[in-house]
Amino acid sequence: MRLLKVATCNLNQWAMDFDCNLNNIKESITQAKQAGAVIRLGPELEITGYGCEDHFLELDTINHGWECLKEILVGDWTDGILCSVGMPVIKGSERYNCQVLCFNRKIIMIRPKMWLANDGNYRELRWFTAWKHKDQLVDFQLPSEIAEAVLQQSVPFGYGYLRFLDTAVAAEVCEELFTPIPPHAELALNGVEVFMNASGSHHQLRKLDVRLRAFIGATHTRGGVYMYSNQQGCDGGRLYYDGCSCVVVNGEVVAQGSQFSLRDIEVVTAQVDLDAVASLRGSISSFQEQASYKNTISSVLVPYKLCQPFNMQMSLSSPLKINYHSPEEEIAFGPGCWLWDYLRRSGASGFLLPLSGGADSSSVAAIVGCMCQLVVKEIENGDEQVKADAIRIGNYTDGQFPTDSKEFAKRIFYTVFMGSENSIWYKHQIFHACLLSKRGCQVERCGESPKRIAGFDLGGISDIDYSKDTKKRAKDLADEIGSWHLDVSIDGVVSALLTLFQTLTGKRPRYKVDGGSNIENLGLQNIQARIRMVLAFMLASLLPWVHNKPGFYLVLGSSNVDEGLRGYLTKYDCSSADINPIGSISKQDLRAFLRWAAVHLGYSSLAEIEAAPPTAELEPIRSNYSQLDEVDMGMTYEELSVYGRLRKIFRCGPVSMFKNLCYRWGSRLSPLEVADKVKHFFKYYSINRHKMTVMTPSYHAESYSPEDNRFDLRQFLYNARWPYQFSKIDELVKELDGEVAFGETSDQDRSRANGVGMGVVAAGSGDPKSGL
Ligand SMILES: Nc1ncnc2c1ncn2[C@@H]1O[C@H](COP(=O)(O)OP(=O)(O)OC[C@H]2O[C@@H]([n+]3cccc(C(=O)O)c3)[C@H](O)[C@@H]2O)[C@@H](O)[C@H]1O
Ligand SMILES: Nc1ncnc2c1ncn2[C@@H]1O[C@H](COP(=O)(O)OP(=O)(O)OP(=O)(O)O)[C@@H](O)[C@H]1O
Ligand SMILES: NC(=O)CC[C@H](N)C(=O)O
Repeated sequence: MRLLKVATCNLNQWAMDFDCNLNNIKESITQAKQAGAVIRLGPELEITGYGCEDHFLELDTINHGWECLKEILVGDWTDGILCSVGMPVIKGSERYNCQVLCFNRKIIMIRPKMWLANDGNYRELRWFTAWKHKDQLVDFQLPSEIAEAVLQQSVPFGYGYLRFLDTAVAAEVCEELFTPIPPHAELALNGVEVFMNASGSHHQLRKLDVRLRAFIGATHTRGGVYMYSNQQGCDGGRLYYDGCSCVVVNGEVVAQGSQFSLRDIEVVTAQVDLDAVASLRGSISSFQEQASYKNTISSVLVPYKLCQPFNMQMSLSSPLKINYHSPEEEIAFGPGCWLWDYLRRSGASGFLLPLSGGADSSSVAAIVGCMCQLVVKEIENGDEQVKADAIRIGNYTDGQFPTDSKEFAKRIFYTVFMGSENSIWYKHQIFHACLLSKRGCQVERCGESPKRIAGFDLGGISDIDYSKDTKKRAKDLADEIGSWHLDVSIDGVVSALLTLFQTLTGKRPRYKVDGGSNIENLGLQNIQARIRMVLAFMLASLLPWVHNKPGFYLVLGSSNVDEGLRGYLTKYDCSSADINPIGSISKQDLRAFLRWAAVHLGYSSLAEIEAAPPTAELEPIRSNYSQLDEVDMGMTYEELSVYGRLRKIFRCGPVSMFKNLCYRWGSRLSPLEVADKVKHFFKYYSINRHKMTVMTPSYHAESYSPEDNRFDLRQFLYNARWPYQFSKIDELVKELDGEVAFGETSDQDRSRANGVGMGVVAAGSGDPKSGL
């Protein structure tokens, strides 16, 4: 037996905070050594933080990286333990993203990344060059200060592996694993038994599975120990790096770290038998055959042993059942942890949320509640850093600290309901007022809640559904979470603005239901929406002063990904905030989250909130009219998710989206109806794209996010008539209708004809509501 103890880690690094990062690295090495590990792997670019972006272009960043590495090398950190440390390195005139492999106070090899991550949120080619000389290791002259400190002039640099006396170890850097021909394949044929993958990989809903399948696939058929290390937390941007450092042996996970956590350092260790790797490889004939004529990869001899022989002091890590979070848990914990990092690092004293009692802002409130629960739990677990941060943010004195999430929320979380005459609660009040005054009652603005008039004989109005009261829902939820809740009417401000406008122009706009034009109708809605934004920022900066608290509060936004995609929001309205934890989460996922959170976070009022139809409450409600999102948008949230996925994930323009949807929805809709839907979507998407340029920075969670700054880069001035594309669709509709005219008449037949006309009938393509 060759017993090996390895350690990998989740580190909560912060881009450009070298002190924070170095401390985390040192502490992780200490913990790895204490656990008896002889290999310690850290995340990609851990010294600088992965998300430095254009700071990588600054020489200071590179120099500080070397300074920190020097501090590690001159101490006893690397004594008896192989440490893989991630940092940027300049060689000649190129900058490389490197794993620096250190052992016994020396750098034994520098491994530059060969395949850079350059899609989606990643732009590594902007800052780094990919290493291309796969056939040789070259000599790298160390910067003179390092050379003097470690008494070493140069080090092998390039693609290769470390040959210890009893095993071979190699680095594979993040994206390299996901390439069509990953390095670990030929490294395995060269006898490498331990792979160290240093990663900077962000959370995306339902993505963990892809990652784990890659580790398992890498070692299942070719054997090996796969170590994975990742950053964890918000390192200064929209991404949440979701840890999940782990160790996989011959296709089985034997150690798995957390995916979401408030801890800064989590070391994950495993004890493995390398003979199990050799034995598996020896039993696969095809492996042996391919290994017998492999391309030889360069290596560096390290004249030390890492393994221990068979002994009963060391046990072996056994295969684990992989722990996957449900998407609902991912929504609670990912954004919850991201908010905590943002809060503690921004210097703010808490959050303020405009809480409408609708699904979106209630989701955000629940996520903040979840964050408070996590903080209390982590303090109970003995995390001193979380405790210190919570004491500072919550302004605790005299040795007090949070022990109850509701009490903590009261200190750090303001929620504000900002009702207008169009809020449903207001309608109820007026309704009551009318009925009561009809009965000769003196009514002065009817009171805050329906209970205040409960003493009257309400007769025919007892069937009013008070559960629709958004104001009450907001209050109930705030009580459950524990936030400091305020309730304010914005009508006075709206009316003041309208009076100002009337004085200026002599005209007063009216709602459509009152005979006004579309322009008047929109103008009136947008005044309310924007006043809420101004009020939110005012309260966030001044409420702490009112309550004798230090600092400022961050305003939370709560628009979801679908609204952004369709542009169903007012530019610079209450969706304009400091940060938004749900900006790239779909309405469908949020609704599922609300149902989950009602039970698992203990906020039962969310169940009722989830069940209510989404409404903007910006237009007056009349007996024959009530503003509903899906009616207003001309599409359902489910349809929006389908359009969003086709546009972004499947890269469909209008024409190919039309063709795809003909397959999907052909059994229910005619080609003309599909065409109308596609055109309607593209029209509004393009008219409103400019709004994405100013969307509040939000947590990245969804692969179909239209986020304009980093993820979904597009123009924002379109010809919203799409004349060329739409006429192509019209031609296709004509062709398809021609085929139907060939004798097919019933709806069912027509849809069959559509399928045949398009060449294939996709399985399960029926309902526009079925989603992708
Ligand atoms: N191509 C372009 N490039 C740059 N800017 C452009 C532009 N086209 C218009 N604009 C600007 O954008 C303005 C139009 O956008 P905007 O002011 O947002 O107004 P708009 O999109 O016309 O109206 C907002 C819509 O959002 C709905 N809504 C739904 C739910 C909630 C909320 C809410 O706020 O709570 C709102 C509301 O019912 C209404 O249908 C124009 O007046 C112009 O200033
Ligand atoms: N009455 C209100 N009180 C407080 N905030 C409000 C109110 N109405 C709207 N807002 C804020 O403005 C944001 C955008 O309003 P909108 O009507 O579009 O809500 P939404 O996106 O449907 O979200 P929700 O489901 O939270 O109502 C809301 O998420 C909320 O933060
Ligand atoms: N840093 C990287 O190389 C990222 C690679 C990969 N796309 C991921 O998300 O895991």
